[in-house]
Amino acid sequence: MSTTVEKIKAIEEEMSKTQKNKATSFHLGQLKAKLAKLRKELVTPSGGGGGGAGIGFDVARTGVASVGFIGFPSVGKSTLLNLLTGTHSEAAAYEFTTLTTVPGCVVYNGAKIQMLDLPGIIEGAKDGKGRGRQVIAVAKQCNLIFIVLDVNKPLTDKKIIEAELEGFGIRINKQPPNIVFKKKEKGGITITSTQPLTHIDNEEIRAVMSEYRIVSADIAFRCDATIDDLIDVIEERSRRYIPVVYALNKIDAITIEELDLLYRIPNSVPISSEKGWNVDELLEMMWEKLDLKRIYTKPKGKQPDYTAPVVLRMGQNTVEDFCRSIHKSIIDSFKCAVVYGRSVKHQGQRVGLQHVLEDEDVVTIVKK
Ligand SMILES: Nc1nc2c(ncn2[C@@H]2O[C@H](COP(=O)(O)OP(=O)(O)OP(=O)(O)O)[C@@H](O)[C@H]2O)c(=O)[nH]1
Ligand SMILES: [K+]
Ligand SMILES: [Mg+2]
Repeated sequence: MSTTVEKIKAIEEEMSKTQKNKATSFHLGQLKAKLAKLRKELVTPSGGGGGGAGIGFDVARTGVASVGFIGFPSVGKSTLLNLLTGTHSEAAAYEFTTLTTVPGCVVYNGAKIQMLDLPGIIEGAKDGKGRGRQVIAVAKQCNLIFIVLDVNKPLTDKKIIEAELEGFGIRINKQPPNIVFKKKEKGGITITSTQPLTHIDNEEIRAVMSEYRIVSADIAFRCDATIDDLIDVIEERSRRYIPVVYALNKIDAITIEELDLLYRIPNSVPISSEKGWNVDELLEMMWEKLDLKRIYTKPKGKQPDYTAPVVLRMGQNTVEDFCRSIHKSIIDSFKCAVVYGRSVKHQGQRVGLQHVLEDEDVVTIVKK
């Protein structure tokens, strides 16, 4: 019997040999769905272990957000952790110096952010090479990933790392596809779309549905989706949408002309971990991608305290979240909140618990 990895290889080969046209689209759709299922099996084996973080990989999470470092061996991940956090993670000129997760912490804009230095990964990591799966599993739980690249190495390394993360269900710098998918008891498959679908046809959709043994469902496309987008929505629970910043390291070893070219890569920051060059820009981009909100509390009749913001996590940005992060008992005596800043039309506006706050808002809680 062939292994999951062998089965994946066989399907990938078959797909590369199959031209996409009307006659083959059902078959191709089926292959894509099969591939997605095999990949899931690979990263979450039924026997336990393998997919999850193993001993030495899982660390206690602290801070309001976490950033995982992913890259090939010796690109300078540990040197970067040491520079940013002042932690000591062994850095050396030989590959696989780091063998476990090494946590560090930076305080930026008043927010405590955990940084996780990870072992280097190699091509094929997602298919079980080295300890790549454990490493990527840690990154999958992070709020942001730094893909660290050595600028002296071929830029194709970027694509390889991206493919490793993608194969593990991580979607980079991407929003979930705008497709509403609802399984039903009966009634067959209903497909609607708000715009023409230029990448998929009904045959492919039918193939994917039959592969997942879904007989009845409503599928509403609100974007020009691909078949992979549809599979991502069906496999929703095993997908994570994570922002990525490319840390292009070791720029001390290249020319100004080469550096100019690097600046054209989206979501990237050229740095030198060894010389400490351009770290500010890296942290700025980190902050932007983490989308954290600093909220200043203003006790009634006093000036706001600008030294100690309450930092709200990504997606937790209502007045209620703010109250809970101070103390859960506040909710019981909450009457309203008076807000100054970008989230309100009128400064000093009174709002309720469901009001969504913006970065740097000033809030006074009024009690009953
Ligand atoms: N020139 C230059 N060398 C660097 C830079 N950053 C790291 N290095 C060197 O690159 C080598 C590897 O650095 P590490 O920090 O151990 O790399 P790593 O990615 O953590 O490596 P593994 O843990 O083995 O995966 C060391 O010899 C570092 O001194 C840099 O910005 N410029
Ligand atoms: K190393
Ligand atoms: Mg290291």
